[in-house]
Amino acid sequence: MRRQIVAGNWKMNNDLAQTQTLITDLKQQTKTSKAEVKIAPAFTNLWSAFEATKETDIEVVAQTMHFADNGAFTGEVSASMLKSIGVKTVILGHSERRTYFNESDEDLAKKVNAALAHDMEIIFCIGEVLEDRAAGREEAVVAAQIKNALFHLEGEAFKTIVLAYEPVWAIGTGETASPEQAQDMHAFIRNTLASKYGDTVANTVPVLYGGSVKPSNAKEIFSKPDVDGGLIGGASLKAEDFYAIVNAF
Ligand SMILES: O=C[C@H](O)COP(=O)(O)O
Repeated sequence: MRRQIVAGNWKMNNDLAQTQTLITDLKQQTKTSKAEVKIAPAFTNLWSAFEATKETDIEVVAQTMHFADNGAFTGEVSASMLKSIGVKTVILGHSERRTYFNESDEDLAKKVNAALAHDMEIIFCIGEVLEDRAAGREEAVVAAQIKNALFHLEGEAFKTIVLAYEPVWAIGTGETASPEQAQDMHAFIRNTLASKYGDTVANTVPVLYGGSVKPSNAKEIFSKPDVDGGLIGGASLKAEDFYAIVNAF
């Protein structure tokens, strides 16, 4: 059985006090599923979040990082800096990073390499915009994102890579891909991996769904055979809602 993962991407929300309050609330929730739980606070709150979750099964992850180890990259944070405070997982390729910060497939391939060089796990995001889906090219777009940023890797690398399919038109919009649309794309993602790395890799890599997942729709989405969990934005900012999703398996 594949790993089940529910990761909360807090994006640019929660200052230090709010981070501490939310973690206190999260610690009061009860987990009834086997899903791994991860939260991604802002950089400024990673250390505090890491300390506050030490005795729990909540893993603190980063929302992005730079591909260089150090140097003249004002405003950036490197894999070694994240590792130095205990962060072992990073989200890469989120559509907001691609759109607002111009992260290209080429940049992402370098970030993937840097994360792997530091033995970090990666939650790698892919997904099409509305125009792509309207034009029927969503599979081509997603396949290209995977190939351009990941297909230079050896199959072994996929032991520490999780994919997150996030149709951009469903992020923060309240609109969700139907469970069938999610399943179809997740199956396509596995086929894409299988074409290069074979069935073992394709069937082992967890593929999460992201895009307006809520307590009310999580169960149906997670019931699909190729959906291994979720990358949750808005609903991860309330402890009860987040754990309702965690427990939707
Ligand atoms: O990283 C999370 C996704 O962008 C989903 O965000 P959302 O749940 O607010 O739609």
